[in-house]
Amino acid sequence: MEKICRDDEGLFETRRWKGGRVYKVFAGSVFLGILMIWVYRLTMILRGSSCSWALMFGVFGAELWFGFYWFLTQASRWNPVFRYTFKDKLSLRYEDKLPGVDVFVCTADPSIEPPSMVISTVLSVMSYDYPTEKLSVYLSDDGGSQFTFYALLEASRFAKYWIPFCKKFRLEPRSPAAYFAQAIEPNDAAFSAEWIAVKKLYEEMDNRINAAMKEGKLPQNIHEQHKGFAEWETGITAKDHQAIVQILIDGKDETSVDIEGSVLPTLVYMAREKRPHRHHNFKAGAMNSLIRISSEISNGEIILNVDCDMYSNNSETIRDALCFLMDEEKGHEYAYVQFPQDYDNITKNDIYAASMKSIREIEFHGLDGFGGILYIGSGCFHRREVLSGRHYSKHWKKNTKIDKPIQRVTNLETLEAKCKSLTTCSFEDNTGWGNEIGLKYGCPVEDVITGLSIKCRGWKSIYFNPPRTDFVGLAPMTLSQTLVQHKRWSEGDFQIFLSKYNPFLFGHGKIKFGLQMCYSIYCLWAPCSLPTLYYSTIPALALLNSIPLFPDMKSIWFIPFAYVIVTTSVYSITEAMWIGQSRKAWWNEIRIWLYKRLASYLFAFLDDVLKVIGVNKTSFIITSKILDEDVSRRYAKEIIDFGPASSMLTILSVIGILNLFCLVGGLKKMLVFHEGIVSSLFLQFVICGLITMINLPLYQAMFLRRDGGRIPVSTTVISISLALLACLIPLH
Ligand SMILES: O=c1ccn([C@@H]2O[C@H](COP(=O)(O)OP(=O)(O)O[C@H]3O[C@H](CO)[C@@H](O)[C@H](O)[C@H]3O)[C@@H](O)[C@H]2O)c(=O)[nH]1
Ligand SMILES: [Mn+2]
Repeated sequence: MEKICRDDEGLFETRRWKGGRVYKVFAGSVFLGILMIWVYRLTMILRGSSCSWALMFGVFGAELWFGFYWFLTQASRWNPVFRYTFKDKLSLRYEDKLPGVDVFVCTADPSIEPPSMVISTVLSVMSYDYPTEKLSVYLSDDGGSQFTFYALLEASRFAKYWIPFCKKFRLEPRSPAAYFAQAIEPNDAAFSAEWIAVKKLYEEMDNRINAAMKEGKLPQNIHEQHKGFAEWETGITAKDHQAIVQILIDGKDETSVDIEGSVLPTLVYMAREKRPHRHHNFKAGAMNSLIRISSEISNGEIILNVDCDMYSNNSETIRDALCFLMDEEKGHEYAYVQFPQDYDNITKNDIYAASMKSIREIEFHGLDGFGGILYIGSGCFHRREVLSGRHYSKHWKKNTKIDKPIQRVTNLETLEAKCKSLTTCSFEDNTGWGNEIGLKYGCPVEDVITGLSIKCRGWKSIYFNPPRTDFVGLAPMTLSQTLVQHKRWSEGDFQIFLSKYNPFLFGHGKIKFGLQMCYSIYCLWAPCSLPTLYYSTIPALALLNSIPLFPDMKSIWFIPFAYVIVTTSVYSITEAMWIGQSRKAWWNEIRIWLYKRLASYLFAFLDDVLKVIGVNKTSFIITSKILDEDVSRRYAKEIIDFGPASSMLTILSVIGILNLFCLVGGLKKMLVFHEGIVSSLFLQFVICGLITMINLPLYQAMFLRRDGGRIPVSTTVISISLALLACLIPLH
């Protein structure tokens, strides 16, 4: 790899991928193939092809889109860069001038985001290898739950043992749940004694929290142990309650120390005010409240945001991030540093393609090469000032000093009262919050749109993907959760495309064209549903009716089709192997690729269109972080969980059955009636055959399986009826 940044003085180094040239030649040849396909379609239309106009225009439209979209995706593979940090230089130069870091953890529902998981994440970020007096951790609880508060109180006590223990023995990872799940008892006698003691403390705490959750009741006398519980005495609910801010550990207080006498990081619980008639703007609303209260309490210059399941897997991450943000020459250009997200719960062959490895290992490096990866919500270090709306200017660096402690009221009660007043429902009325200040409102992907608007204010961002993953969370574990999550993402991304933040229009002149293209890859996920829907129904139906839609195998025009299909498939599997995916995982990814386009993206597209006309509102369906035993067992065995019945599942089933019927019908014509149609319908056999192969688990779930993850009988009946109906439509 080629170095493109000075390395002797800087705190980081950038390298560009050199193999790029070979790739560019290959991409050029594919592009030629696509052009020839388009030419073929045009000549067919001009010559007045044999099949109906509607069919011809349909395939041509789909192919125009696929070609155009393929062209966009090239931007993400054109210019990948890779970053390397020098943390020792950072310590040497800045150890006593390190900035304050405020970590924001968001949770929203204790029934699907268990408090014991949430506090493990909290403890992992409290134990960063970073001066504790400069570290503050804030938990936003949109569930407004006393169980989450109780768990955090437990965590604040356990932290006194956990943090010094982690630091003394240099443990990784520092989420107690993740650590004890994988660690084996050490041999060393001194270590072992302490290890057993801390493990016992952890397990007892975990049991207390889980028992309270299970019984739906807090331990007796707990109310006497902290004044905070008084907030719940009036019988508040998750959707209707006053603002709650409780400082559980005040880092400025010299008496809040761990068992070794070192200062503890500040720890704050916040549940912003919620009222039924007031919109709360989901995670973006929570983040903005956190920005405000933290500015009163610790005012860290750097803000790290993680989801409640995304624990820190590397205690040095803050230092890595600072190598970029504090670099003397380049640092002032960067608004944020985004780390990749990894998942603890991916099965061997990644049955729901949740790891999204090609995005993480390839595309995001490509975006970085064009000056800015997306902000993807979790695992991102921001500058407070930028998040609060600052525009980029070359002179900015010189105007700010690195450490500027805030003057803070010392009386905690007064401070908490002040913070509460900042998190009421009405605080943001007639202000720029949610618009030019803080995270943006009104979009289900608040992260992506906020990152884009920061970029359009002149800032760059960094993608840092070191060998040891920094953040590890939980990926969806059923098909319906996967589809719902992708619906939320593709709906939000396409909404950005339709809004004034359209990367091409809003980004024009502000960000590089390559980056505009890269953003559009994600922003245009939703409309990809339409051509995919066309391609997975019409060629099959035409096959059944013996109508050829593609050139005959013997025709010269067959070559570009074959070339594009074969080479892009070979490339795709090669890339998958290169980034360490198994062949099965690659095949699973293809299935999910298809399912996302036919279900998530299609519904996202429809919802966005309805939103434009004004009949639909933004929603945010939270991904569950727990599974019932039955579902877990299937997940571990990599058996797809299809149920329950839903319109998304119905679409997938109809298309699956339709292709099966058409393939059987087509084969029957060929074999029984000896029609010489193979060569003129060859590509349709291929498409239909592939879709059928992809759907083998779907047929199994319809006709063979008896477990709870099968496809409901009602869905099967409806799909078969609809598929039969479709087969009856005359296409001639
Ligand atoms: O009203 C809400 C809804 C969600 N959340 C939190 O937002 C986070 C993300 O929710 P999750 O259901 O886990 O969604 P994911 O799809 O896994 O999240 C990704 O996509 C989201 C945008 O769609 C971003 O907000 C996330 O940061 C990003 O990790 C979780 O910590 C939730 O507790 C809130 O705080 N308030
Ligand atoms: Mn999540």
